[in-house]
Amino acid sequence: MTNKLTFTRPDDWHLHLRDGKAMQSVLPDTARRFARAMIMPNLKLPVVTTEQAAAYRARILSALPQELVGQFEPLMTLYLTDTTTPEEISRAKASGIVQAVKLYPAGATTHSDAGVTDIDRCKATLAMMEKLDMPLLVHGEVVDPAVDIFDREKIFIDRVLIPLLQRFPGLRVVFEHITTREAVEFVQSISNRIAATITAHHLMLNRNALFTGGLQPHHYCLPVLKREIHRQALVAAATSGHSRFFLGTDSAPHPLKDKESACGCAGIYSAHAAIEFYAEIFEQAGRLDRLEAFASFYGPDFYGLPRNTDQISLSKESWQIPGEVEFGGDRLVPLRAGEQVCWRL
Ligand SMILES: NC(=O)N[C@@H](CC(=O)O)C(=O)O
Ligand SMILES: [Zn+2]
Ligand SMILES: [Zn+2]
Repeated sequence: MTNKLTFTRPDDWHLHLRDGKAMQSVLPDTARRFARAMIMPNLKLPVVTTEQAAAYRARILSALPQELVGQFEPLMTLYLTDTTTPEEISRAKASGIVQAVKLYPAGATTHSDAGVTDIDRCKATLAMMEKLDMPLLVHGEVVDPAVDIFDREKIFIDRVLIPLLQRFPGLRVVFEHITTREAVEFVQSISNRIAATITAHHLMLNRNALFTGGLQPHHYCLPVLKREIHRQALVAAATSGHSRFFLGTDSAPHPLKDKESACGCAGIYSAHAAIEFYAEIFEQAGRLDRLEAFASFYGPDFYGLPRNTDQISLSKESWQIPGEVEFGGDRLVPLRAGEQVCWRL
């Protein structure tokens, strides 16, 4: 049995840090574990320009606690809207700090109101991204209210993703937080230009977790948890050694009061034990030997960034996750609150 794991420091390729005091509360959890994170742009006022991305990046860096200064690099993204211009993409590319552009279909998820209403409106901008090799990150769900919520990812592949890839054959795409067998198979079926991130919660939980013992708002996220067959397909993909599946937590903190509400919002906080959760998943699959590549190699390889050179260590030692943590003056309930996790940083 393995009691200690030492491997190349990982990166988180999908992260929500929020802003202000809330960001200050959650940032150390990520920065202690990961060298870099792809920072999602869905702030209340979305990050739509390079200038805003640069300012947000500076706020993140100045929120780092003293002992983590110089240890963590935020990788910035722009929020694609119907009116994002090709010139903005050129500026983003030239800045060197913006790594990707994020597509939120309008209304698909938390803070997506400013998202794209019709992808056809973004043609010129997507063409510029293709030309400059600026990757497109997608929240891959259709918003058509006639489509069952459990099918929104699968339908997105046919209605949006396939036509998009055909129209822009050079555009590189990351299918974010995939949740279905269909998404796994789709990524496997396409060449090197498409990759996918997989969250810890979609690897650990199926949709029963939304209802065990009563309604569980802290297990509600988008895309919503799916059936067990899909969870198994995700575990198989993550632990397969396939280089186009890599780690992205989609850690998405919300105040307790917004989750435990008559209209609870979507998002699961997992940054407090992110790499520990992934270690558990890979261990249970008998594939701890493949954790490092999934967590630390395949992401930078896809983005054309250098792999990290320092290491982290986890030991086989159970610890209890707190029931709640401080969050910008509010409280937040982390994933697996009050229960044990068997690896410790
Ligand atoms: N995943 C979620 O359920 N929520 C995310 C948005 C997103 O990643 O879709 C959030 O920002 O809260
Ligand atoms: Zn999303
Ligand atoms: Zn997200």
